[in-house]
Amino acid sequence: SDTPGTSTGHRQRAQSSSKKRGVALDVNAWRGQCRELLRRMLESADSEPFRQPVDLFAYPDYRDIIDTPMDLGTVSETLAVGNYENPVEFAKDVRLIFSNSKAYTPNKKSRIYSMTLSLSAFFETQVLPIISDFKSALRNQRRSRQHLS
Ligand SMILES: Cc1ccc(C(=O)N2CCN(C(=O)NCC(F)(F)F)CC2)o1
Repeated sequence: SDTPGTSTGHRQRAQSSSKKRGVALDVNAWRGQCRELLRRMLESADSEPFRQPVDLFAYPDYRDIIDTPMDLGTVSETLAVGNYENPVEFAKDVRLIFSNSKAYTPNKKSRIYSMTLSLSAFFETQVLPIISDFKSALRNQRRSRQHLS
């Protein structure tokens, strides 16, 4: 219970602080976090078939089935040159790698497809907090800018 006589109701929120509920709300933090997530995926053996574009000479029917090829090398490059605006766009391309693999695999027991499953399970656990922290940083930024207008 509050110490009697202390006024807690009107505590001013520091205008410039982007610290809220103990989390630094930095709208740009997602980029470094996604680069680190990619690095961890690339060091996993499960990413080996997905580090560079599909070899169309080894899989001549690949483009009959897959409209938009994607791979982790391409995602890394897109991130590095600043062509993702937010982590949702980044996640969309990474998820395309996994959905392509699922669409192309001749059966769900193929070795390469099983690597997709474990890699995507890891990815989804790691990308979720990156996206939610970004969205709360954006809400906070809009909230603090709103009072300026
Ligand atoms: C048999 C099967 C089922 C599912 C997949 C699949 O997801 N692919 C096709 C092969 N592939 C590469 O050719 N990757 C390029 C390199 F250099 F790693 F080989 C990865 C994507 O393939």
